[in-house]
Amino acid sequence: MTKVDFRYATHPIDARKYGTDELRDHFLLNPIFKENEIRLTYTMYDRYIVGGAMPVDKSLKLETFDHLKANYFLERRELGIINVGGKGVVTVDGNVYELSKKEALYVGKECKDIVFESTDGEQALFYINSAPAHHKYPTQKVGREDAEIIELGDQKYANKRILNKLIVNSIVKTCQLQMGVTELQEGNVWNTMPSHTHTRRMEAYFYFDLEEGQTVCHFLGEPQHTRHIFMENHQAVLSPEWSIHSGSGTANYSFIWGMAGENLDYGDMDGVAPNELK
Ligand SMILES: O=C[C@H](O)[C@@H](O)CC(=O)C(=O)O
Ligand SMILES: [Zn+2]
Repeated sequence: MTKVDFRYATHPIDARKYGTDELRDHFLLNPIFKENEIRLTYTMYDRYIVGGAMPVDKSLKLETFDHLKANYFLERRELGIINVGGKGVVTVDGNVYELSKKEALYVGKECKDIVFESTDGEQALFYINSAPAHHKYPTQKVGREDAEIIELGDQKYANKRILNKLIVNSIVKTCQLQMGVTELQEGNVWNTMPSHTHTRRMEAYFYFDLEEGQTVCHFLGEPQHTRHIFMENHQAVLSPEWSIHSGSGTANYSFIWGMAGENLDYGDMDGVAPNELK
């Protein structure tokens, strides 16, 4: 069963007027994981789709839906999957890909049959991002050992973290999609600080491995007009191309970043120094 939600894009001047409820209605996504369901949100930010598949006691097939007006999901799209749960497999046109926690799979345009399954009595949790694609690139798994790792931040600034680039153009050929996992080290809470924007690309964050009872305060908005949304574990939030996307937790945590837009240049960011934020 595939459930689909829809979000329009917001103008930055409009967002300045949003209160708590409007901020959450427009940018915070509905629960990503529901037992035996595929849940997706079709957004008007670069027509990016964000969602999750949680196969419990049956396999789940990725189906096309109204907004796509396509014969099958990947007719004009590409797909990125990162498992944030126990062991699972994704079968793409009969080819089986085993994904352990924090492993990724890129699925290229025109693949027709995509099926998610949990294995070994474990509960897989497949986080999904998808963007329009105009070229067919090969499907490819990116295991933990294939990741491109960058150590960022400093304990002194409580932002020491390990960034794992998974679906990026130095590892996998994609049309638009870029995805990876950033892990905050214990005692460190700030992600993406200093902040940045990238008008060339939208972005979505998905928070996980956050201790029960804790929260991440996610910051968004134009750098000089910021707002915040308190996030729970396993929630995702949209970042328009004009918005910063940073967070500070009451504990450490991990998150998946995913983006699409004008270019595939991960380093193309317009930095904002901490003391320039308002
Ligand atoms: O455009 C890139 C993204 O915002 C993230 O990769 C940033 C991030 O994971 C971090 O600094 O911790
Ligand atoms: Zn970014």
